Amino acid sequence: MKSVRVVVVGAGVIGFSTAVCIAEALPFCSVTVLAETFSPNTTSDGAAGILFAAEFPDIPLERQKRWFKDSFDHLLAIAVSEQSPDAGVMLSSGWQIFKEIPAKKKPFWSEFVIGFRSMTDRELKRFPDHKFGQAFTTLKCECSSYLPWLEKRFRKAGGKVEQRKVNNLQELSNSFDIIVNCSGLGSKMLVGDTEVYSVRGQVLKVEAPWLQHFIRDGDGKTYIYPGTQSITIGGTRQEGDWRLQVDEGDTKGILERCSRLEPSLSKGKVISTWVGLRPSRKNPRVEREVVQLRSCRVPVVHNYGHGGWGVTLAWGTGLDALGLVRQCLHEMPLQAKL
Ligand SMILES: Cc1cc2nc3c(=O)[nH]c(=O)nc-3n(C[C@H](O)[C@H](O)[C@H](O)COP(=O)(O)OP(=O)(O)OC[C@H]3O[C@@H](n4cnc5c(N)ncnc54)[C@H](O)[C@@H]3O)c2cc1C
Ligand SMILES: O=C([O-])CC(=O)C(=O)O
Repeated sequence: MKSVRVVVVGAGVIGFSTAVCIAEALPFCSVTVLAETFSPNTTSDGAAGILFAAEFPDIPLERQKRWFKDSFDHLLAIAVSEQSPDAGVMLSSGWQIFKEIPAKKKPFWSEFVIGFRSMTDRELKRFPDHKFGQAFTTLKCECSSYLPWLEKRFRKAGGKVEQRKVNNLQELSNSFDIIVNCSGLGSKMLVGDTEVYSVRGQVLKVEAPWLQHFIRDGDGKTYIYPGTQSITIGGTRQEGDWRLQVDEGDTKGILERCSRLEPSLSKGKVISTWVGLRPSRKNPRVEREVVQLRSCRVPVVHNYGHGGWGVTLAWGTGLDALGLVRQCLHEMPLQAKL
């Protein structure tokens, strides 16, 4: 019998990755994913889903490396298997280019992607405004396919799902023994975190099947990512902006900037425009605490605040959250575990 009841709040890429990690590793736990929105209506669904990351200032680099490597290895195994089209995970090669030479020419994740190297002068010639570039093969994980695929895997491991908004953690204290908070921006309200904020991002989907390589400006505001069905081009990074509606000025700016890097985009057909709010924080919160909820003390594991890198870090931080759930189990009274 499954005796420990775990609830994961959130059905984005962080929630479902974490839920799968827990349900598969701890078969004596009953795991429920509870969320207000599910695919295709989460932030994760619209993310370009490319794997690379910026460095967080206060998380030990070794931990960030582990998050990246665990995610990369997990998704690479899917990308080279027959599951690749169902899961929406593929290899993706291209260039990140810089107008000024960056302080660190090799990011912390360069050893985990495939074939990382500096671009040659010959390769850089087509980008006359840029002085430096990196060429590598990484992965692209399209959450509109990956989330349904993960949900299937979760249900296969015995997981349950329920759609509803959680107004406060007290609501969960009678029905669950451990709460795992993967509510992204929702953590502002749910756990009163004043450090979590929105960074608005707008992207366009374009039909341009002749484009095969990604191009990203190192400033993070202009990128072109070929995918399975279309090309995602972007973007914007508007801090503290909570607008979900499309901004026509942003659309124009994205088309102009991306066409400067890839002139043939002017022949592409815009299929759709999408806005998402990155659940941002100075550092993601992957930690546990014990919270007093009415008369009970309930262990809570947090896993949110991944900003623009949630797809990249989901599996790695999901495994860390699993480790934190294990620690909660060790500290629980014996009768709850039987
Ligand atoms: C334009 C854009 C492009 C991006 N591109 C990339 C990329 O290329 N690579 C990359 O790694 N990342 C990218 N990201 C970032 C990525 O999308 C996020 O980091 C990631 O989606 C965060 O996942 P999440 O599960 O934390 O949040 P979400 O996907 O927002 O999921 C949060 C979940 O919590 C639920 N929830 C919240 N509050 C409550 C509540 N009170 N009760 C019940 N449920 C609740 C929601 O309903 C939802 O199910 C991009 C983001 C944007 C906007
Ligand atoms: O920055 C990128 O290249 C894509 C991304 O993660 C984002 O827009 O958040």
